[in-house]
Amino acid sequence: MTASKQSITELYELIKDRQTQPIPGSYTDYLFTKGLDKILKKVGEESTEVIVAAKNPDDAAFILEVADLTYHVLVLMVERGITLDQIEAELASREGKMSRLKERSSINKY
Ligand SMILES: N=c1c2ncn([C@@H]3O[C@H](COP(=O)(O)OP(=O)(O)OP(=O)(O)O)[C@@H](O)[C@H]3O)c2ncn1[C@@H]1O[C@H](COP(=O)(O)O)[C@@H](O)[C@H]1O
Repeated sequence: MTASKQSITELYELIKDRQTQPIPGSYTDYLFTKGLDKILKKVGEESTEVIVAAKNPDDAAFILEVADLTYHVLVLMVERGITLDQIEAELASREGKMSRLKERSSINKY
């Protein structure tokens, strides 16, 4: 049996739906109702939990914390009106830049 998965894009879209069509009692709705400062506080807490879990050999606990942080960062992106496309475009723009930088630094070494 293969484990079911939720893609980052699916989760982002679901979070966006919660913002436009709030479901009372939903945790995501609770975060949007509380606003940016609450979301930032959660991102801070979850980041710390990832750091702590990364120092522990328990992979399951680390995965859980990374998933929590991912969810809260996606909520933050939706709150700020930033799309996954914009992040992907930023990452893509680095691809060329990074390999050019690497090439340059290896040229400078010799
Ligand atoms: N992926 C998540 C997800 N990850 C973490 N969390 C919630 O994040 C909270 C983090 O736990 P904490 O103990 O740190 O926080 P807390 O004490 O519950 O709350 P605070 O008072 O600290 O805000 C928990 O309540 C989790 O349920 C999530 N809540 C929702 N989702 C997904 O978001 C989508 C929309 O779900 P709803 O929010 O239920 O509409 C669905 O796909 C859900 O699976």
